[in-house]
Amino acid sequence: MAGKSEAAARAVDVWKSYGTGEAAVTALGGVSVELDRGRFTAIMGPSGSGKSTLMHCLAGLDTIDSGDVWIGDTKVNGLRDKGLTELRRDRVGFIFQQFNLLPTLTAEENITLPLAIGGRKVDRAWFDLVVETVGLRDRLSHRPTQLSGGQQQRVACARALVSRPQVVFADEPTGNLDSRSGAEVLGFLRRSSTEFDQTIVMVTHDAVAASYADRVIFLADGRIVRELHHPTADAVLETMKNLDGDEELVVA
Ligand SMILES: Nc1ncnc2c1ncn2[C@@H]1O[C@H](COP(=O)(O)OP(=O)(O)OP(=O)(O)O)[C@@H](O)[C@H]1O
Repeated sequence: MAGKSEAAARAVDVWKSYGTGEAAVTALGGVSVELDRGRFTAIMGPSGSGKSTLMHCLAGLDTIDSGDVWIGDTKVNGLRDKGLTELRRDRVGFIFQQFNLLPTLTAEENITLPLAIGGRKVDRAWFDLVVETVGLRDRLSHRPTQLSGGQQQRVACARALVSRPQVVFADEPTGNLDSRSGAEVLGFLRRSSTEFDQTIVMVTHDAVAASYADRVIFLADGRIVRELHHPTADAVLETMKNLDGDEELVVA
């Protein structure tokens, strides 16, 4: 499928440091990567290797020191505040480890919130398909406290997808879930890539979670050092063992 090879997001020789002088830390040391449209990519690597920094820079949540970051044909590092706000609101979706739902809103209101903020209409057919896919049809009027962790994360997945963003960024989406709920969320992310052509980028420490992805990128010391395509959990574990660092892997 031709469209599958186009980049939904791209980093070109991205450098990013925190702090100055002796205390400076190079979080990203010349990272270049293309994230293909419609693909599910996992980012792995030891603690402190730059995974979250890379995701935040790609999503326009953090600035870069040099290089370029693109979402589709928009150069993210060329945007001013207003453009960045619109990009984050309309063109990327986020799924966080802590769900980040608004407690006073129902599941349905949480899901449609990004559209409401952007003044966009809800595409009912798409909303229904997303809700059906995540299995939340009978939970739409519940508030987050009335939902299990797995259900809350499924609300967050639906919220990320409802605006049909160019990229969904997921930061440890299963980090707070038991393995069964985690598998449901991962299965849903997998389906949204395969069936809806949704581009997904997920940071994870979990080799099993990474094995749901089409591709796994491994970072060490702020650089991409390996990658795997169509990975098995065992292959991911084996690769992690041979990277620098002393990360402890979680196998769900
Ligand atoms: N706001 C910040 N201020 C200073 N240093 C930072 C900041 N954010 C990240 N760093 C440093 O940048 C490096 C990369 O951090 P990053 O959070 O991207 O790694 P990570 O691979 O996501 O780690 P983890 O798996 O532990 O979440 C680390 O050395 C970290 O200490």
